[in-house]
Amino acid sequence: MALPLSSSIFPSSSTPSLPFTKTPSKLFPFTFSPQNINFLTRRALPSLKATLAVDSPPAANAGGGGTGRVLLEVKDLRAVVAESRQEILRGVNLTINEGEVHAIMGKNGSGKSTFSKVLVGHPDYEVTEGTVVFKGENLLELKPEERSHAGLFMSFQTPVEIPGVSNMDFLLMAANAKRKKHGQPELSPLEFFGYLSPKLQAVNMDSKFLNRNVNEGFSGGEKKRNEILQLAVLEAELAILDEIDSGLDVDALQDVAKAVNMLLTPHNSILMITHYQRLLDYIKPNYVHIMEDGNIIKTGDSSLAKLLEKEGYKGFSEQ
Ligand SMILES: Nc1ncnc2c1ncn2[C@@H]1O[C@H](COP(=O)(O)OP(=O)(O)OP(=O)(O)O)[C@@H](O)[C@H]1O
Repeated sequence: MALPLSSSIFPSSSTPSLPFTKTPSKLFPFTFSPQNINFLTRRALPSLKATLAVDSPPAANAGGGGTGRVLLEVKDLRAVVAESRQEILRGVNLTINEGEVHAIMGKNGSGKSTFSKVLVGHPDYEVTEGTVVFKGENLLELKPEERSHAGLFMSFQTPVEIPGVSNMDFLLMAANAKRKKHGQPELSPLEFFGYLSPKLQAVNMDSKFLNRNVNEGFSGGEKKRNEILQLAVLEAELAILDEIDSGLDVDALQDVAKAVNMLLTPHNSILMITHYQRLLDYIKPNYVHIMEDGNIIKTGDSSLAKLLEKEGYKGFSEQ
C-alpha cells in the first residue's frame, strides 16, 4: 500500500496520489466518543505495553538538554524554484544537535518556508549546491517519504485536507508505515488507540476529531492541533514547525506549545519558524536565527527575538 505520509508533506497541487481518496477505509469498527474512550484504552493497554516495550521514546526532557550529537547539518545550501529556476536559498548554513530547539525568524518572503520545504523534499524546488546530512545520512538523496521515515516531520502553514480518509485511519496507517519500515510489528487498531489516547490528551483534542476526515472542515486552530497530533504519533526526531502559532487563540497556543514541549527528549529537536516572540515564551529556543534573502544572516539566543520584537528588522538587515 502506498504510504500516506507524503500527503502531510505536500499540501499543494503536487500532493502525490493517495490510495484512498474516495472510499474511506474502515479500519476501525467503532466510533470514538467520551463514552467508549476509557473502555477502549483499558482494553488496548496490556498488549500495547508488550508491543511498545522495546521502542518507547526516552522520558520527556522539557529543558531540551540534548546529547550534543549532530542531528542535522546544512552546508552552503542553495535552491531554486524548479520551474522558473529563480534562486530562493543562497547558501544556508545550519547545524542542529539532538535535543535542541531552533527558531528561524525573518521578514516575509525571506525564504523560511522554502528552506523547510527543501528539507522535506518538496518537488517545487531543486537543490543546486550544498549538502544536507540528517542522522549521518545524505538527506538530499532520500525521497520525501523516506525522509519522513528517517525521522523528519514538517507541519505546514496550511495543513492539507484529505477528503474521504478518516483522521484515525490516516494516523494508524502513518504510524504503521513507519513501524514497518523500522522492522517493528504493526499495531492493531485497538493497540493503536491505546498508543494514541495519551497523545490526544496531551494536545487537548476531542476524540470526535478522530472520526472526521483529515482536516476537512477543521478550523485553523484545530488543524494545527491535528498537525501536532501527527507529530506525536510519528515521534519524529526533527520536527519542522512552520508558523504553528498562526491562527491560534491564546488557549490553543498554550495547548499546542505544551504538547510540543512534552515531545521534546534529549534525542529529538525542533526547528520552528515564527514571526512572533510569543511562541518563544512557551517553547524556549536554544538558538534564534534571522533569515534574509535566502540566507541566515544572524544567530543568537532568545534575546535576539526580544530585540527583534523591540526594534524590527532594520537593525539586522545586511542591505
Ligand atoms: N514555488 C514558488 N514559485 C515562485 N516563487 C516562489 C515559490 N516558492 C517560494 N517563492 C518565492 O520565494 C520567496 C521566499 O518565499 P518563502 O515562502 O520561503 O518566504 P517566507 O520567509 O516563508 O515568507 P513568510 O514569512 O511570508 O511566510 C518569496 O518571494 C516567494 O514568492
